[in-house]
Amino acid sequence: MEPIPSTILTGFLGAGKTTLLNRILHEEHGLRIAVIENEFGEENIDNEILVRDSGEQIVEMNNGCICCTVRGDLIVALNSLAQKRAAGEISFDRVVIETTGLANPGPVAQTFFVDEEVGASYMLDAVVTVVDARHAMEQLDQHEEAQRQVGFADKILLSKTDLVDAAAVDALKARLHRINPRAPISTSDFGRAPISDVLDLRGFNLNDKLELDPDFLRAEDGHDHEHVHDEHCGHDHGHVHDASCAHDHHHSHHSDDIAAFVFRNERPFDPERLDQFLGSMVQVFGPQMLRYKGVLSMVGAERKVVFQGVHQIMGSDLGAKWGEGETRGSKMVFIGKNLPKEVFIRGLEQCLV
Ligand SMILES: Nc1nc2c(ncn2[C@@H]2O[C@H](COP(=O)(O)OP(=O)(O)OP(=O)(O)O)[C@@H](O)[C@H]2O)c(=O)[nH]1
Repeated sequence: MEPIPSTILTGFLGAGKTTLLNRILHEEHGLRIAVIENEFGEENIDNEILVRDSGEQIVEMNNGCICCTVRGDLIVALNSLAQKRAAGEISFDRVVIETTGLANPGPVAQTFFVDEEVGASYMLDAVVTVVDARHAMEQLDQHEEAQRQVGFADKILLSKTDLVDAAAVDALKARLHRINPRAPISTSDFGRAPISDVLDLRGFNLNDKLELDPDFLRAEDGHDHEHVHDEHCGHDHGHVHDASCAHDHHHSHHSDDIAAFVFRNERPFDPERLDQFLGSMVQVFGPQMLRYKGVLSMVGAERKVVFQGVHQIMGSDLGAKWGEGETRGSKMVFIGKNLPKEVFIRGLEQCLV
C-alpha cells in the first residue's frame, strides 16, 4: 500500500492553527483528511472547538474528514489509525497532525523516521508553520520554540496580517527568511489559505530541487542585512514612522539563535570523506541541527546526490542525471541552533576532491 502523506501543522500559541484546520475540516475539497490533535495528555480544548460537542475520539465530518484526538503517544495513534484504515473501518487519504503551540516539531517529525511501523504506513509530506504576523517578533525574541518551529518549516503561513501594516509584514518576512531561507512564505487570512499551500507540498521528499532565494545567497556572500535596515530606517527616532521603524531597528539587531547558512562549491565531493565528516558532525551537533538539505556533486558520478536530514537522522538518494552543459556543483543549506558555520564550511571544503 502507498504510504499515507502526512503534514505536521505547527506554530506558536494562538498563531491560528485551529482556525486553519477548522476551515479545512469544513470545506468541500474532496479530500479525506484525518486530523490528529497532538495534545500529549493535556485537556483538549481544540478538539472541542473543531468538532464541537462530541465525546467520540474519532469523529467523521460531513465533508469526509476525520478528526481524532490523541491524548498520549502519537506513534500509537498513527499505528492504530493505519490499522483501522487497512481493516476498512475508516477511510482517509492523508493525515494532518496539529501540534500544541509550545511543541518542538522535531520529535514529531522524527516519529516518521524512527518508528518502523509508522515509517511503513506514512510518509512525511511537510512541516507547515503558522506564524502570527501580529505577535511573531516578540515570540521569536522570547521563545526558542517559536524559532524552532520556523526553522523546521517547509512552508510558512502568515496569519493575522490584517492586524499589521505592510512594513511590519515585510520586516517579519525578512526575519523569517533569515531564520529559514528554504521555506516559501504565504498568507492565511483567518485560515483562508489555498489547500495546495498546506497539503501535498512534498517538502520532505528527496528531490533535487533545492529552492533558495538568490537574494539570500547574495546576502550570504557578504551583504549585511542589518545595514540595509539601518539606512532604510534612518536614525530619526522623532519621525512619524517611529513606531514601526524603532521596531524594525530593534529587531534587525537581534540575532536569532536559530539561523541558516549555505555551502556552495563547484568542485565534486569525495563520498567517503563527506560521509565521515557529516557522520561526525551529526554526532556532535545533531541536537542543534534542525533541518538540512542539499544537492551534491560526487566525484565521477553521473547523477546528482540528494541528501537531507533532521537532527541525527540523515538520508540520501540518487537524483537526476547532470544535464549536458549544466554546471556541476553542490549546494547545501543547514538550519540550526548556534551551529558553528565556519567549522561546517571548512570541514566540507576538506571533503572536496
Ligand atoms: N485578526 C485575525 N485573527 C485571527 C486570524 N487567524 C486566527 N485568528 C484568531 O486568533 C485566535 C487564535 O487562533 P487559533 O486558531 O485558536 O490559534 P491556535 O494556533 O490553534 O492556538 P493554540 O492551539 O492555542 O496554540 C483566534 O481568536 C482566531 O480567531 C487572522 O488571520 N486574523
